[in-house]
Amino acid sequence: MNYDVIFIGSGHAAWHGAQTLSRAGRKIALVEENKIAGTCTNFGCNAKILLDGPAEMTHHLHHYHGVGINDTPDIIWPELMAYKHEVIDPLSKGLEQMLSVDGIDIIAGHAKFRDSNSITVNEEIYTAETFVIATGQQPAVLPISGSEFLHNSTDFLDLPEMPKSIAFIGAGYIAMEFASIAHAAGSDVTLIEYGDHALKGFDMKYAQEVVDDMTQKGIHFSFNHSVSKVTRLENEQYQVDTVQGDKYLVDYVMDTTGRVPNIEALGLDEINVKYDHQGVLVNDHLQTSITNIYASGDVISKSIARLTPTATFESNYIASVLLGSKESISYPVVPTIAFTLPRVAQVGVTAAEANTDDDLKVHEIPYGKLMRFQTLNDVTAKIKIVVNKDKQLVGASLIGDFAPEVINALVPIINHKYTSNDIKSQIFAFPTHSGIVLPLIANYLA
Ligand SMILES: Cc1cc2nc3c(=O)[nH]c(=O)nc-3n(C[C@H](O)[C@H](O)[C@H](O)COP(=O)(O)OP(=O)(O)OC[C@H]3O[C@@H](n4cnc5c(N)ncnc54)[C@H](O)[C@@H]3O)c2cc1C
Ligand SMILES: NC(=O)c1ccc[n+]([C@@H]2O[C@H](COP(=O)([O-])OP(=O)(O)OC[C@H]3O[C@@H](n4cnc5c(N)ncnc54)[C@H](O)[C@@H]3O)[C@@H](O)[C@H]2O)c1
Repeated sequence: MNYDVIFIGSGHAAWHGAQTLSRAGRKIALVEENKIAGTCTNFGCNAKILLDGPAEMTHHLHHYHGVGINDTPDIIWPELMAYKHEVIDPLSKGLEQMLSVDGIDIIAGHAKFRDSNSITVNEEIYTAETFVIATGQQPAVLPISGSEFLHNSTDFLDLPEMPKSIAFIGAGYIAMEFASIAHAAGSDVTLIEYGDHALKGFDMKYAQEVVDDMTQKGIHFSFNHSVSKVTRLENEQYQVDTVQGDKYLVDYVMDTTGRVPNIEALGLDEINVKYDHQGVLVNDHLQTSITNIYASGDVISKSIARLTPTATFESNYIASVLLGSKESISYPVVPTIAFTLPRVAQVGVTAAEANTDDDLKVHEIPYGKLMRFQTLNDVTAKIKIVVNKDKQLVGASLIGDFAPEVINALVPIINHKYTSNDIKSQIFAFPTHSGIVLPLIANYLA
């Protein structure tokens, strides 16, 4: 065998576990057909949050319009994009160097299974005792006339100029986050969603408040509409038609209708690795139908959120199994955030789920309004908590500019079943959002 373990892919689902295994003396390789470090680093979270920075700042400034600040500065997109390249572009090389210091081999190219112990990459054969499929997802493409004119998240994160007008098809994570950025950077933005609300999976009332806030800023929404075709006009604009008969004229069209697993052209059928349309099927040890082949990260068919921290968790879990652990995978609660303006966040049981269970109670704390002097005038800031019959925190939904920081403070309270006294016996920094919220939550716990 060439290797003990070969990871196919080099994103978070691969490199964390690869590093642990290599440091434990195993002979490891990663195969990557695109940029080392995968989606989050190169074409996802990192680039997105960098480009969001000035948009977030202008959103904060809005809270002070008429109370000390009158104007909002313009975002100079080409300058911001140059800064993005300066910060994000070297990250891939940096990880490559870190992995090579750890003794991990990087094989550039597309991997395809030959049999359960070997793959081909650029016609070379590599063998290993164990494989980890960590190939992630790619943007879905709407099968409509004019699909060749549609752009995806990777294109947006590389835009040299901000288009004057953009239509986003969908109103999920990517559409809502990118629409917030594009609008702040001066684009006239429309979202066309075939469902009746945005941000599925988040608290519906809070998602609606984000839509209301975005609408008030001048972003247009069209719910219950599905796009039927996109046509390029002579003036180089695009016409977006919906089945319902509406027409939109824009300079740029984004397909933000979801992502699909990278399972094609991997040779899975030939070696009998089972999968469905959501990804590779695994057992509670993340083993596929072929026992020496594991799967990790976004490519798994799973109900748990497809996020960077879950990919990292799965990668670390597989490393622990390959180093001898017999434990099944057991996920802690997974917090998730939509980096819209304002932000929304969710962890554990939702208020909607709680409303159908007599043993669960929902309490809402509008802390932004109550503590306006401490919350940087963010009056949207609110939290709904879900408490079980033993008065333990089991879930929370948040809206507000600092929701991403507050939600992380709730994770150990849920996972470790903190009591009221566990919280009240601690001293938190003041004035801060989490410093306000945690003692208020303690009032509802046992
Ligand atoms: C625009 C955007 C914003 C996001 N924002 C967030 C966020 O804020 N927070 C968050 O937690 N998550 C976010 N995500 C999700 C996050 O990026 C993913 O959950 C995470 O990257 C999954 O990691 P992974 O290693 O499973 O897959 P990936 O990072 O996609 O890595 C898979 C790698 O496998 C390679 N590959 C595929 N097939 C082959 C093959 N046959 N041979 C060789 N190589 C192959 C691919 O080129 C890719 O580099 C975002 C995603 C997008 C698209
Ligand atoms: N902040 C984060 O953590 C973050 C950010 C971006 C992406 N992600 C990850 O990437 C994944 C993909 O994000 P996404 O926004 O592409 O998908 P999504 O599933 O969140 O949203 C897709 C939206 O498009 C709509 N849609 C689908 N087909 C349509 C059609 N034909 N016409 C109109 N609307 C249509 C859906 O109803 C849905 O609202 C997420 O599920 C998440 O795992 C995470």
